[in-house]
Amino acid sequence: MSTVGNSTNIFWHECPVRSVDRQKLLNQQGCIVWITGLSGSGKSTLACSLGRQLHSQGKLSYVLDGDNLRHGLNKNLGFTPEDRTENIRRVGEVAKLFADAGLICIASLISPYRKDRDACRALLPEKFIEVFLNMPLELCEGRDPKGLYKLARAGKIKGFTGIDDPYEPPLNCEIEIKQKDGNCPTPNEMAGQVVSYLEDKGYLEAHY
Ligand SMILES: Nc1ncnc2c1ncn2[C@@H]1O[C@H](COP(=O)(O)OS(=O)(=O)O)[C@@H](OP(=O)(O)O)[C@H]1O
Ligand SMILES: Nc1ncnc2c1ncn2[C@@H]1O[C@H](COP(=O)(O)OP(=O)(O)O)[C@@H](O)[C@H]1O
Repeated sequence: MSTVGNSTNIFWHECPVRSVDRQKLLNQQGCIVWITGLSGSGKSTLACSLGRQLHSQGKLSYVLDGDNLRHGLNKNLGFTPEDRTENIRRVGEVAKLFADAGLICIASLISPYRKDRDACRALLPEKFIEVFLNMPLELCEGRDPKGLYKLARAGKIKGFTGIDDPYEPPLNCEIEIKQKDGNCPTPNEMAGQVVSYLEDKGYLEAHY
């Protein structure tokens, strides 16, 4: 019996089917692929392309996209630092559950603050793969598919990441994706970089 946060007198209940059993069933290792980067850097594009490549290899993944989750689970949150922290905390916990279910969980959120990403890593340190989409602000702003940078520059959106709210780049990420000779890799190339990492580290097979 224990107290966790505001919950008192609670018990942990073990289930007979364990994570390792599910991983054998799926022939893969559950893990979290955490994609971080500026708005417009290509997080959702990479997440979808990665999901597609894994699917075509018979691997089960699920995408947790920041924008999408703000339509449901996180719809009571805004973009204050406190709300962003709570947003990332919740998604980290959900991602941990998906990984425990045996899935390759692909989380794509700006997740601008290092301490929040590190807190998610601490939830599953051996199975957390941080992918930094390191695209320059000028590229992201030039893309501006939703017109949000334009609104932020005009002062119509306050606290926009990269404009008047900070983005703290990772210091020790597992994968960094950046431009080569001034060109951004294609979505397939970006996803391929992540798939190669997952293959090399043995995530795409069961461990007996
Ligand atoms: N103030 C501000 N700053 C940054 N982004 C903003 C803001 N307001 C709205 N949006 C839109 O919200 C999307 C980011 O949501 P996230 O949940 O990924 O953000 S965060 O991780 O909590 O910082 C982000 O989506 P992406 O462009 O896909 O990153 C924006 O469309
Ligand atoms: N590798 C890429 N090469 C060219 N265009 C891209 C690439 N990745 C994303 N884009 C384009 O950039 C824009 C922003 O991508 P998106 O995935 O929505 O970014 P984010 O989720 O980080 O906001 C979209 O119009 C998308 O088609």
